[in-house]
Amino acid sequence: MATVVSQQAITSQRPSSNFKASHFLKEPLNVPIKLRQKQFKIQATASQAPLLDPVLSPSKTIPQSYKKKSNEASLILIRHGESLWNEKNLFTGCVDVPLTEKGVAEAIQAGKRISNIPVDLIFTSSLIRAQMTAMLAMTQHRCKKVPIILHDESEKAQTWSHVFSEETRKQSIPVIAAWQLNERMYGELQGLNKEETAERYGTQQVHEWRRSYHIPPPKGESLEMCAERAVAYFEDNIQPELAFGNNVLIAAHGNSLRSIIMYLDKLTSQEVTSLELSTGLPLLYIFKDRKFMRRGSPVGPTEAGVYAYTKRLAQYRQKLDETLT
Ligand SMILES: O=C(O)[C@@H](CO)OP(=O)(O)O
Repeated sequence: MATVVSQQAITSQRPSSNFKASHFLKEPLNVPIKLRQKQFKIQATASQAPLLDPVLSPSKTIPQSYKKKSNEASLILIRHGESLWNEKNLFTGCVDVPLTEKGVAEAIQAGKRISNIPVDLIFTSSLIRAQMTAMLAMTQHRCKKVPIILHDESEKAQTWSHVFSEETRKQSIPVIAAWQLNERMYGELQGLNKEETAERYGTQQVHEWRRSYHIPPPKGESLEMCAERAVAYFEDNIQPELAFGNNVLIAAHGNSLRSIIMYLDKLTSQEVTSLELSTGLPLLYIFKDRKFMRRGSPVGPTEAGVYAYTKRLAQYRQKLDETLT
């Protein structure tokens, strides 16, 4: 029989988040995970995760009694599949454009490539192209868990989307959508054709707007400004989960991911200018001993190399093979 977990049972374990829309505006960083805590955290032993205080680092916030799930975690980054504006070669930025059919296929292909790699938690931007990519990719995952977007737009949305079965919750993967992972805001370039813009302002100028670290496009964000919110979000909300041993998938955008990769790989502002990410390409990192180790892009679900990276990945895959065959 399904376990019914009452709202009271959940809130009795932690102070009420007193969620209000205005809190979202004031404290956008911590609301989504507070919500996840409310919806998904039942007890410290639940398989989904002990959830950390979202704003502070784990060392400051995890009570001593919490045992880490693992001292290693995988991190997968995926740039969204091709969007309708990528296809038209338009500057997109924060305009919320869906995937093309090719983008859908890329997301599914990315899902196949990561189908044997563990995912406990998904972060996406608030834009549909990243969310479609994450969801489509997860249709291919061999764990067959259901990704569920957590809604924090109102207290009602939070309460009304509550899951009352612990078993069902175990078969779910929380998806947290965060605007901080959105594409860099492209200012007055949004909606303009990239080629025509280069003809009008010059190739060099447009290249600087698109790839330099410090120079913002007109009324838009530079990569540096994008990094300020995307990397801060990563450090405050995602890294603590990895430190705890949760495996994370991030589906986001060319520039928000470039800024995160710059942080993970310790690239200089010069080096990042030549970093290009293809649509729908998954990249794997292992987080261990507080370090990120880049492990490239899994080529296919059966590629031996990926599973040789760590014992934990190999064991996870073996478990899937045993359970599913
Ligand atoms: O238009 C955009 O939002 C981005 C990503 O597609 O373009 P660029 O390659 O210039 O960063």
